[in-house]
Amino acid sequence: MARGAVTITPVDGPIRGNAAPPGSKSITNRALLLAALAEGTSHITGALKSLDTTLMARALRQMGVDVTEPDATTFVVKSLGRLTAPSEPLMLGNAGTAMRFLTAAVTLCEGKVVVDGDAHMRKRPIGPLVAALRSVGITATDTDGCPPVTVTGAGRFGAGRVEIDGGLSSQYVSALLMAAACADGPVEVALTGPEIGARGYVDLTLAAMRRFGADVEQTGAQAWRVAPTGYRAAEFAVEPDASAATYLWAAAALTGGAIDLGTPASAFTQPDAAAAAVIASFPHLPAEIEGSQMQDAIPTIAVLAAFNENPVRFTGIANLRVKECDRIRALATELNRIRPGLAEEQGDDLLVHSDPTLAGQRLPARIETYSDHRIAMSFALAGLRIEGITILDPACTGKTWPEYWQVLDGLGVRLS
Ligand SMILES: O=C(O)C1=C[C@@H](OP(=O)(O)O)[C@@H](O)[C@H](O)C1
Ligand SMILES: C=C(OP(=O)(O)O)C(=O)O
Repeated sequence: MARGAVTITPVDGPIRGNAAPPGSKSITNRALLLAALAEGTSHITGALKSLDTTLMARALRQMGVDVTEPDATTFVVKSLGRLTAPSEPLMLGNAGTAMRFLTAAVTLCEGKVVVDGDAHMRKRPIGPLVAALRSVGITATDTDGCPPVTVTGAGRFGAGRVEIDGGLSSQYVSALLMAAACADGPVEVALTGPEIGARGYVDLTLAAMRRFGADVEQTGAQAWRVAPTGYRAAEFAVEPDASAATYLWAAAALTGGAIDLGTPASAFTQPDAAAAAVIASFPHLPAEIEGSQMQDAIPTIAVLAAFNENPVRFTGIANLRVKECDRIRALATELNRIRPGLAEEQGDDLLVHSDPTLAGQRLPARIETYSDHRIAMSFALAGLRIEGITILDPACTGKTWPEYWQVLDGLGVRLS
């Protein structure tokens, strides 16, 4: 979308209709990488085509993998089952999955690989993953704990035990697990440090690995053993994106409407599907929402909370400070831009002082997105009930949902 800003006209009744979220970003980027590590031709259908998956596909092409796109939701990946060191750095924008997954996977190249991202990505921590790679004998350096990362691959992932602190990001754990199946012996991936947030993403990784032929078993509450099977090409169907679904669930809840997504909440395997039940309790959201297992849904629920009957405290969300932007700060700042005093940061908690009378008011606010797709998509929801909400930089939704504004338009939401 070329427009520099979009203003949402509040709806005058419940939103009803059909609207499907795009394919899952998390699953598409796992499938792309696993298909690239498999010898043969894989078909990935129902896939997300967005900036994050385009960056992953481009990086794989740079490493000699043939990735084609016969239609708007399919990737065909033809690979010899190995990656060759690219001549140029892999530039991964602000795609956390691509950045973390590839940092571990490029150890399978022979030679030096630079893995880098944009200015936002260069502030997102990757030190624990790089330290884990070093602990198994891989030459790898980061830049003050962040990208760019330089990895000198030896053409294989070392066998043995690798420990990882996934406290800052579960993506480190997923990255190691996926690369580990290409080692020359069994690898044990063991968690150290605190319990990881968003553990459901590790389950998503294990499921995708198994679909591409991996043999991985959980050996304890905090450890997995990955057999050195490599991967087999597969026919892989991606399910719709649960984080994207939260905007549709919330749009329906906030307007008293009903949107048929074509997929029931119970059919999603992604962690953010847990948000469906929380959103369904609106306008009686719980007084405390522990967000560690549905982190990407928190911006959606926080905006919804502004219209709730009672205040909501969000806990367990410290990791939101190291996402595309500091989402705790961004949510508090932008909610307060709509009406001062609406939200506050308390340590790493976010407290939203709800006010059901916000609906129907005119409260002009130009919402800063911090280049974060979820800030843009979630604050658009406020515009369904409040007059005067303008989202700056609406194109940033292209990271995971380029068609977001068209989908709202298709549901009868007026945008100008
Ligand atoms: O593994 C994944 O696909 C993801 C894991 C989560 O990140 P962290 O593991 O960094 O919390 C989530 O926020 C991100 O959007 C996708
Ligand atoms: C945190 C997110 O993305 P990533 O970590 O994959 O950049 C997200 O999509 O909300």
